[in-house]
Amino acid sequence: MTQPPLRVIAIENVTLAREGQGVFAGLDLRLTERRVGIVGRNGSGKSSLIRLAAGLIAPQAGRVSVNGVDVVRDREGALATVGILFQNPDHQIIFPTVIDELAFGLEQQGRPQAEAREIAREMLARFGHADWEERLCHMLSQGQRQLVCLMAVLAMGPDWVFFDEPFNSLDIPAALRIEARIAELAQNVVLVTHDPARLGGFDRVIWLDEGRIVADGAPGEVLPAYVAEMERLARAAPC
Ligand SMILES: Nc1ncnc2c1ncn2[C@@H]1O[C@H](COP(=O)(O)OP(=O)(O)OP(=O)(O)O)[C@@H](O)[C@H]1O
Repeated sequence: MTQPPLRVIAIENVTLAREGQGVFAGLDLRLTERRVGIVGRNGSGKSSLIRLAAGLIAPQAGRVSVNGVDVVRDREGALATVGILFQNPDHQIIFPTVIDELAFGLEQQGRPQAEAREIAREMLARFGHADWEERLCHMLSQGQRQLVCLMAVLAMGPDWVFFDEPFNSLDIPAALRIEARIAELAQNVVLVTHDPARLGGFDRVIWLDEGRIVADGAPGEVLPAYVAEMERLARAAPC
């Protein structure tokens, strides 16, 4: 019996600088868990880490691969392996209508337009939003636009989906809905968040600070230490 291919993000001895500022120096990380959370203060490198793993930024040194795909050099392979949702769906959505937005990534993958639109329609139906096809993205709520981005990413069939603070600017029902959508995904998930409560059921949590891994383990070990440190910092420097 053939084994399914192993899902693994391999970050090997990576050095990254952005605009001349060092972010990572010799970072090594191997992720195989279904649910991985990333926490850390502003500027600690959380977004940079998932952008690296999505192949959107290239390290100055070292190697990044996902399921064996060199995501920086093999962009076609990366699109079929990794999907990323940015903090703000408006930085992701390009097209006026929902159907065009969903079909775009599929066309980028080389599918003919008619086939791309058919898959996009199937994705909308799967999410119970067949009626969104001709809806204008800018007329949807923030939570609905985020769902459009998620459907667009899932349509491309990635094994991994990365979320960068997906709960920002969402009201409580919208945040709970997107959390439930994330929970039911068959894909492996890497979730960047400032809210430790979202990561309780995760398999692994990584705490970053200034580009270094401060703690890496089960949520029950990492999160209490992280929260305690954030509270200590708040007491040490009141505003
Ligand atoms: N587009 C960019 N161009 C240049 N430097 C950047 C860019 N984005 C982030 N950086 C720098 O990279 C470093 C890490 O930032 P990053 O956004 O990865 O951190 P973060 O932990 O996601 O922060 P936040 O919680 O504020 O989103 C910071 O020094 C930041 O100034």
